[in-house]
Amino acid sequence: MVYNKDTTEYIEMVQTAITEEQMAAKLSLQGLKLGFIGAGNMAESIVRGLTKSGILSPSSILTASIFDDRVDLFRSMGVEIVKNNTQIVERSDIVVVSVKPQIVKEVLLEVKPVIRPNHLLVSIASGIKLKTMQDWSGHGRLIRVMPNTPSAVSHGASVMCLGEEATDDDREKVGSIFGAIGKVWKDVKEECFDGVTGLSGSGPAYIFLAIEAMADGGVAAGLPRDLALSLATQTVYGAAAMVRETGKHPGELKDSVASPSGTTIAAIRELERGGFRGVLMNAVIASANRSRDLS
Ligand SMILES: NC(=O)C1=CN([C@@H]2O[C@H](COP(=O)(O)OP(=O)(O)OC[C@H]3O[C@@H](n4cnc5c(N)ncnc54)[C@H](OP(=O)(O)O)[C@@H]3O)[C@@H](O)[C@H]2O)C=CC1
Ligand SMILES: O=C(O)[C@@H]1CCC=N1
Repeated sequence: MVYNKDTTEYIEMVQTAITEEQMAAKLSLQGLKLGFIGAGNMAESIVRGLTKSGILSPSSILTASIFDDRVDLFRSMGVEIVKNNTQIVERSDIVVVSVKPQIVKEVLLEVKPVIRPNHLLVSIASGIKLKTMQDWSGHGRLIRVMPNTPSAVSHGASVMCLGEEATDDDREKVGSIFGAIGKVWKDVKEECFDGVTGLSGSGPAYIFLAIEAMADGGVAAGLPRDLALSLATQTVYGAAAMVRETGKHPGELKDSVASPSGTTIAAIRELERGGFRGVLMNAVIASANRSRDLS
C-alpha cells in the first residue's frame, strides 16, 4: 500500500492518517459545547472549518444573532441558535468571544454574571489583551487566539497564548479545535500578538488583493478573465506549497524561476521599482500598529 504509486490510493492513505489524528482530538472534545458570542465572518470561518473536520458535531456549537440572515446561515450549518449572549455562556463549556474589539467590553460585562469557574473563555479579538479581558470578565481562565479566515477551508493559521488560570487541559482542547482547522502555534508570547495580527490575521486579505491584481494583469495581457483568475489562484497556492514543502528559502526559489535576461527578472525589476517588498512590509506593520492602538 505504501509503495503503490496510484494517485487515488495515495490520497486515500493521507486522508486516513488525518482522520486518525483528528479522532484523538475528537475524543478529547466529546460532550463539549462550544459557544460563539458574535456570529460574524471569523466565527463563520471557524465553524465552517470545524464542520468540515468532523472534530465537533455542529449540534455541539451554539451562537446567537439578532439578524435573520446570520441565524439562517449558522442554522444551515447545523449550529444551535439560542436567544442571547447570556444563554450562549450558560449552555457552553468553551465560549469564543468573536465580536469586534470595540464591543468586547460591553459583551463581557453583559455575560459576567453567568460566567462560572468551569467556563473557558477564548478571545479572538485583535488588540485586546488577556489582562484587559480578565479585568472586564472577572475571569482568569482565558486563552487568547489570533486565527485567520482560511480556517474555513482547513488552512488556517492560529496562534495561542494562555491566561494565568488556563490549564494544560484547556490548552490541549483549544489547540485541538484550532489544529483541526489549520496549523496552530500553542505557546506564543502575548507581546507577539500585534505582529501576528499584522501578518497572518490580516494577511489573507493582502494575498486576495495580490491574486486579484495578478488576474487583472493576465487580462491586460489578453487572457480570458476566468483563465486568468484560475491561473493566479493556482500560482499562489503552488508557490506557498513549494515554500512549505521544500523548506527552501523563498529567495532561492525565486532565483530558480528567474532565468538570465528572461521574463521573470524583467517582472521582478518592475516589482522592485514599485517598492513591492517595502509596501508589503509596511502593510504588516500598519495592521500591527492598528492592533496596538485597539489595545
Ligand atoms: N475577520 C477576520 O479575518 C479576523 C477577525 N478577527 C477578530 O474576530 C472578531 C470578529 O471579527 P469579524 O468576524 O471579522 O467581525 P464581524 O463584524 O463580521 O462579526 C462580529 C459579529 O458580532 C455581532 N455583534 C455585534 N454586537 C454584538 C453583541 N453585543 N452581541 C453579540 N454579537 C454582536 C456583529 O453583528 P453586527 O453585524 O450587527 O454588528 C457581527 O455579526 C474581531 O474582534 C476581529 O478582530 C481575528 C482574526 C481574523
Ligand atoms: O481587520 C481586522 O480588524 C481583523 C483582525 C485580523 C483580521 N481581521
